[in-house]
Amino acid sequence: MISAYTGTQIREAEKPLLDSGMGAVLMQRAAYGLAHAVVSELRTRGSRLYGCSVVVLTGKGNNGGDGLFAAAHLAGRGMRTTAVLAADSAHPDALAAFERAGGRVVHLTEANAPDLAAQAGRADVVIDALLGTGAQGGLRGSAAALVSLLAERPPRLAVACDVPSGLNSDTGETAGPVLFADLTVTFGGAKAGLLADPGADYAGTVHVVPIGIEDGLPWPALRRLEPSDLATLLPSPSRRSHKYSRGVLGVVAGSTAYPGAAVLACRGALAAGVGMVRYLGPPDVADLIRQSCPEVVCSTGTVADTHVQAWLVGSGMDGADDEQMQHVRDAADSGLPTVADAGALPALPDVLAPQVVLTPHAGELATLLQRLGAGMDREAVEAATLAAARQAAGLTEATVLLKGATTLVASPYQDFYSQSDGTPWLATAGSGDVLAGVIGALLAQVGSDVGRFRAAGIDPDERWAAIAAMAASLHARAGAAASNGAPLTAGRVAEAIPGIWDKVSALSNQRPWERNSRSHRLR
Ligand SMILES: NC(=O)C1=CN([C@@H]2O[C@H](COP(=O)(O)OP(=O)(O)OC[C@H]3O[C@@H](n4cnc5c(N)ncnc54)[C@H](O)[C@@H]3O)[C@@H](O)[C@H]2O)[C@@H](O)CC1
Ligand SMILES: [K+]
Repeated sequence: MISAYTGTQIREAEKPLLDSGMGAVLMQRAAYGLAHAVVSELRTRGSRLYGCSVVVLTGKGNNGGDGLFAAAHLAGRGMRTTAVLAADSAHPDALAAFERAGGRVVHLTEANAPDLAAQAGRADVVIDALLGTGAQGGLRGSAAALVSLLAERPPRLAVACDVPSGLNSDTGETAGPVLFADLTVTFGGAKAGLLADPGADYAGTVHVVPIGIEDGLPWPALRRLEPSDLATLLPSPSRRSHKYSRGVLGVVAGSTAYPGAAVLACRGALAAGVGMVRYLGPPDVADLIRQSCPEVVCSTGTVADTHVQAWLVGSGMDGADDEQMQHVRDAADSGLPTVADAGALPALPDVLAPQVVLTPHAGELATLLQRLGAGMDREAVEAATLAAARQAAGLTEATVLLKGATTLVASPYQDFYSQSDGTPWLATAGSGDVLAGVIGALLAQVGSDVGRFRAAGIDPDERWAAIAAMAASLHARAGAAASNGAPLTAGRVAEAIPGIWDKVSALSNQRPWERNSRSHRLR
């Protein structure tokens, strides 16, 4: 499990060490880690180190200090280093070390910003050390002008020191221009804002450098499941299991206009290990399901007389069928775990329960928030995904899974997961229906297995969010495997799920050090 923290949490964990006079040591560890990460990245790219040009953009705080010390290390390896000082002062010891190492110093002004941006754009590496966790708002003045110009002609390799400057390390929101980083080297623990869009877009690959504060870190602000967590949490049947004990999922989905969504949701559920799928819906959709997934049992009963462990409602529904919409409301009201997708979202009561998992994309979440009186349009949701998911979970008291390049899950208890295991090729019609099926299948299989979550360090009340995150990760990994860099259809995502399941389950037979959770690289 990857844990991420707010800037404030990291600073509080650092405080006892700073109070005991360890500040300079922490900074050295951070700077060494940053320099080492730059060298590794250049080596990975096959670039030469000696003579390589490095521009470090520095602010007046400790973030600038980290950048200058790191650049001093790089100068010591024969790189041509230039520091662009964006403030009227710089960390004095770090600046002195940088100059001793042979670095060149230039002061940024409004007048020379275009020249310096052009120079930085030609450099082999730009290190962004303008602002870190002490930032109040975004870049301003000539620093903002420099970064805006640089964004037009980006350097070959942009490395953010701790966080991309101008990005809120707690939320991932931006204020003003931010330089897109290829690599963010962050200290002491991942920052939550690096794992939530739009911050995740700016951060690129996130590399965590331990600096010795880790034992003092509190409960994380946000978590990310890794394959080793899936290995622990995914169910496997015992010899005595039968189809009913393995979990039965009821599906209320599809419509005459969108029958395929019901098929894809059923395929996702069947691929994700459920014991049985029961379908309730219009006869023409049921006919298509019978043809494409003969494993599904189709019926015409009511929610109350359909015996299931969980419900999936809403995929491919347009609200036109009153009987179907009644099934949706009955399922959400049943007290059983329920994944509510697409057409179900507008039909549900405002206040739900944690075992109801809502699966909006940004537009649907904006509509939901507007209905609940929280004025956020789609653009506002995309600019503040963590805040939007938090607010929706708080208002609805449901678990909210916000779909996107980074999928966020917020529980009504304010626990958060971020999964980013997929490929942009997953943005294809029907992909969300398959995801709903996977969530439904996992709700049916492990929703009542409190012990499984407790053993993995997950509070049983929070298991709905963990299940949604498991499903998001499985679905995304299946998509990435099926795509392998090429176009993808939703049906192939479902087909790839058993292969991913098998792959991650194999990790539970490995010893801890063989699992991939050892890596400090987040992607
Ligand atoms: N505290 C520690 O022990 C450690 C901190 N480290 C580094 O220190 C950083 C935090 O350092 P600081 O607290 O000095 O904070 P920053 O380096 O983020 O900078 C804060 C300074 O910038 C000014 N400032 C804030 N917002 C501004 C804005 N929008 N425009 C222009 N100036 C602005 C502030 O007045 C303050 O002087 C971390 O991100 C990390 O890089 C690391 O060295 C590891 C150890
Ligand atoms: K920075």
